[in-house]
Amino acid sequence: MSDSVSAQPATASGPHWSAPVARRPVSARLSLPGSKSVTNRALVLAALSESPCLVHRPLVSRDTELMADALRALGTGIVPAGADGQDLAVTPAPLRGPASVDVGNAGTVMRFVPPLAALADGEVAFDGDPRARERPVGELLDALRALGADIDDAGRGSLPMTVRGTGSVRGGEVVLDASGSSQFVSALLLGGARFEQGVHVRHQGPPVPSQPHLDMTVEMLRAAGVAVSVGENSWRVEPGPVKLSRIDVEPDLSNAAPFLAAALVTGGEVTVEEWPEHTTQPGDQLRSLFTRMGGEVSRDGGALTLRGTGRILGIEADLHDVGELTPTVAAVAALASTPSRITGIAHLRRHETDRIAALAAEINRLGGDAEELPDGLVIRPRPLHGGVFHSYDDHRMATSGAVIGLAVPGVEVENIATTRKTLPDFPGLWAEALA
Ligand SMILES: O=C(O)C1=C[C@@H](OP(=O)(O)O)[C@@H](O)[C@H](O)C1
Ligand SMILES: C=C(OP(=O)(O)O)C(=O)O
Repeated sequence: MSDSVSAQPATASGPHWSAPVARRPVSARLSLPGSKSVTNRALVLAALSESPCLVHRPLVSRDTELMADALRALGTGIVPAGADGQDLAVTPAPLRGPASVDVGNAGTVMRFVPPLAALADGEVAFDGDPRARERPVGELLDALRALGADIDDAGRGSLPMTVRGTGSVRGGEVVLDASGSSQFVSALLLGGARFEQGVHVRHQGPPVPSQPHLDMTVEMLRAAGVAVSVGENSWRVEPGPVKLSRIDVEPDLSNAAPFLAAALVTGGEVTVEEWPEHTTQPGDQLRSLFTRMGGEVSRDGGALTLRGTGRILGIEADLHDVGELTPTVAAVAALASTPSRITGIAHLRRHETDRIAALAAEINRLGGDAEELPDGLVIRPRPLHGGVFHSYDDHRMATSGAVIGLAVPGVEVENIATTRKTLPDFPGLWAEALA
């Protein structure tokens, strides 16, 4: 059931980070960096576009740097732009190998780039962090093979692997089981307009997780002029040009989670600027999740405020669609006065780490009462004490340790630097929010 290898604490690198305790209710107003998921889709679509494209206010973090480097390796021009140099000017060029791509531990790079490699002329080798070799990708590789790509993974169904691009992909209809990751479907759709016959992806198996991320893929493709039709467990992308000149990246609402949680668990008030009116980001569901956990949410123009009421309530929630939010929801649940039951997240066992096993182990290490379910967690109220909170090289585990540390003196988060996966300076932003 649990993924015992990667559920072991990763070796600590450097001293632990002493999570600051909130001496008073947190009161902060913040602007958050751009969304990882939007930025990495934007870069992929810009690389496939028929004309140059400006990506405005992209996230700059490990996952997006890995994506930019991967696309540069395939021949795409990507350089800083804009008055403050914070934008990215993307100049598409014929995709080509030979190249090698380091996916790090970025699911988006590991899944979204192979279809582009299949469209490239030449060989493209993929590898990444040790954990990347354990994350699922085989179903996607089989689908790409069925669509005409030539991929050598030595029969492993995982990294490392080489895509032998021929400059074109036939495309057409393909059936796969995408219950392990929505990113298999997103990957095929993002590249699909450039396949000769487009692509018709059909899912067969247990439900695909992360529906908002699928909606994000479809919406961004349509904004790029690509014809997409969606049925039940079925997505069709017509062949045709990708037409983009500018993409504005929204703030990362999943990264808003620990900051809003800080208001909730300290009875404070946190405002996030530029919360989009309409968005496909799963983080938008924090509004309802944290209201159910005792907070009060309000909007003032573009800003969203979460106010803690002094009550921290447990929650019964199926987080299948918004799995990314689980580590923060679990951290709040560990501080709540009533029990929580979080389900629908079996696929999180193959995320950056086995998040179900890791959350249970770390909450219990601090004296808490967390129990693993095959597809989730039960967390019951029990006073916590200080100790080391292992992050398992998982950005969202590290930020969860920070949330618990607000209310529990003596929490030491191991490898806080792992938050750079999706946030350039989490410790700095956290200190600012607590100042
Ligand atoms: O497409 C995306 O940008 C993402 C999809 C989700 O992946 P899974 O469906 O594998 O959970 C999510 O967890 C991940 O953080 C980002
Ligand atoms: C699961 C996540 O990332 P990835 O894109 O690597 O799958 C995440 O950010 O929570």
